[in-house]
Amino acid sequence: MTARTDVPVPAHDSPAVWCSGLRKRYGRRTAVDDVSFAVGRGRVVGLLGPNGAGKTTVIKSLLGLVRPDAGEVMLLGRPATEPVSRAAVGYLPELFRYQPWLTPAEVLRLHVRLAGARVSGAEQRDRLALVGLDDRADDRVGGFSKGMQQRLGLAVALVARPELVVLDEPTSALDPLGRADVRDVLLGLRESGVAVLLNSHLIGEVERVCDHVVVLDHGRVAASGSLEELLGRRGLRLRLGGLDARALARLASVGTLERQGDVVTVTLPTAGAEPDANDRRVPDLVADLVALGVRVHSVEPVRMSLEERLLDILRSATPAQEVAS
Ligand SMILES: Nc1ncnc2c1ncn2[C@@H]1O[C@H](COP(=O)(O)OP(=O)(O)OP(=O)(O)O)[C@@H](O)[C@H]1O
Repeated sequence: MTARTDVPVPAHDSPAVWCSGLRKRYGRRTAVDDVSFAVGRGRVVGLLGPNGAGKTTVIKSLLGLVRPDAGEVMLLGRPATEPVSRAAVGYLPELFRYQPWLTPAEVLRLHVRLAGARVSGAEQRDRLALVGLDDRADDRVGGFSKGMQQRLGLAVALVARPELVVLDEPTSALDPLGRADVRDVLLGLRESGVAVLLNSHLIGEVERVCDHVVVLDHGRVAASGSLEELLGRRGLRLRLGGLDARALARLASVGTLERQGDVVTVTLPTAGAEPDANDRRVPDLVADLVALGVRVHSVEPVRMSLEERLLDILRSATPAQEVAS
């Protein structure tokens, strides 16, 4: 998490999103409870969590579409309460509908005007091409499929050259090719320094593009951190020859063992928050095995998937835990 300081930070150096202590209740139901996180410039951050966890409410609170009961939000270095803070934010809502009588070209033109931005017609066409709609630029939106509407929504979010893009379920209606296109778009944004906050149930997609993940559960941050921090290196799979009791004991000294013939899987005791470079466990283990006369045919890391980790986090009964810095 990014700590707030009293030293003024130039707007372009400050995180794209910074929120602290966000809370929102609807009647007696607490939708968001003490949520804090940051999205750095040029970072892609995934917001994950089960249905009703509060993801959309957090996004709407960040963008001023929902008034939080408590908490502070800074967007691109300015308090989110100042409308100007949203001028450089592109947003794709979870549910949206464009005027069915407009064409995509007209929708983009309208949003460029609403954003008060100067974006040439050629650049607007480029945005349509980026989302694969250039050949439908002059058709009526009313005749578009769900996936085509979603592509248009993405083009709208990107058209005014945002510094921060907030995408709420951007690929729910897309085919696999469309999802791959969006992935490329997100990676391109990251490369050009644009920050992205992505809410998606497609965990594989989040795992491929996100640098950092925030997991919400019952309105609270259940875990957050980089993929390395959250997934770590869970274990090792080794193919070994000449195993004896001493070698097995050495293997067991680093974690719990599972053996199938000459393949041994070692589950390491922690999720491996430490970076690989500082972790001497594997080279030391291999050197010791060799010294014990074991023939080491292969050593490969076994990392849990984000999906497995998410299920672990959500099933564990422990209250909110923080993994992120
Ligand atoms: N306008 C509203 N009025 C009353 N309750 C609401 C409203 N919006 C959201 N909620 C409640 O707040 C909680 C969080 O909803 P939210 O839409 O933020 O969840 P989510 O994580 O985005 O869910 P999903 O993955 O299903 O989209 C839910 O219990 C929901 O019923």
